[in-house]
Amino acid sequence: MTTIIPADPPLALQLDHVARRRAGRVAVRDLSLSLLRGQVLGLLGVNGAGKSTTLSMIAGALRPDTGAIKLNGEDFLERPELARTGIGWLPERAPLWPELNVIEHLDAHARLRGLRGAALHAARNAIVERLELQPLARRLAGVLSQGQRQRLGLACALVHRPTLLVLDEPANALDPVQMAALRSLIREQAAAGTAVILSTHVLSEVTAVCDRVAILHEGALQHEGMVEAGDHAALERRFFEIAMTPRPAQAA
Ligand SMILES: Nc1ncnc2c1ncn2[C@@H]1O[C@H](COP(=O)(O)OP(=O)(O)OP(=O)(O)O)[C@@H](O)[C@H]1O
Repeated sequence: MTTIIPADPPLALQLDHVARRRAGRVAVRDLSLSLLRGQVLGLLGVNGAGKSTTLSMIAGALRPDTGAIKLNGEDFLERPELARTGIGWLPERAPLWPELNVIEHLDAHARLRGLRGAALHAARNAIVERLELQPLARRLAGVLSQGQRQRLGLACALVHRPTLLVLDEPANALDPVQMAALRSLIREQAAAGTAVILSTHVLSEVTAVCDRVAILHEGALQHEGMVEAGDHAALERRFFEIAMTPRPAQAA
């Protein structure tokens, strides 16, 4: 009898020795990381640790100086359209056009990611319903509250059903009710096979929604591992150990 061993979920994201300088200084150095479909990875680090730079590179918005990034096994630095169709990105401040309304934003994002006609309308209506944006549908982005802008940014990142969702401090500006809704949305995306990477300053956010955690410090990966349920104290200890340890100056 042949025993069928279930395969691991496929690799969604792979970073190999990625580095990037900004304004003449090293922002991210020699970073290697991988993420499976359906996993949620939390990226921690103090201000300036390199989280946003890393996420911008993963989202295809910033090119690494060296190293490779693969999405679903394909090098997207050579094929930028893969990032456009396969990745959803919510930057730290959702980039919105103040003079476009909520529906116009979603339609523009869906078109940019290759959706057209009935498929576009179905995808847009589904995300409007999921994120309860109906009451805001015709509201201009310029008059939305911070939390509403964040929710629209999230909808724009999800409208095309990406295989990788990249969220830069997504809990900023959300009230506790919206934060709980965001957690369940992230878990729901992961259960459907989407890989999610999110940066945060809130350690409890990591223990609440992430399977894995990576801690960056001064641009370098200092810790990477699974998140143990209820192990908030251990993560906090590890975070402070890293954050409070001065690193020897490295070649800039
Ligand atoms: N647009 C930019 N131009 C020049 N340098 C930048 C730019 N953005 C970031 N940097 C520098 O790159 C380094 C990493 O910054 P990054 O924003 O990636 O860190 P971060 O961990 O996301 O910080 P925060 O938690 O404050 O958002 C810092 O030294 C920062 O000053």
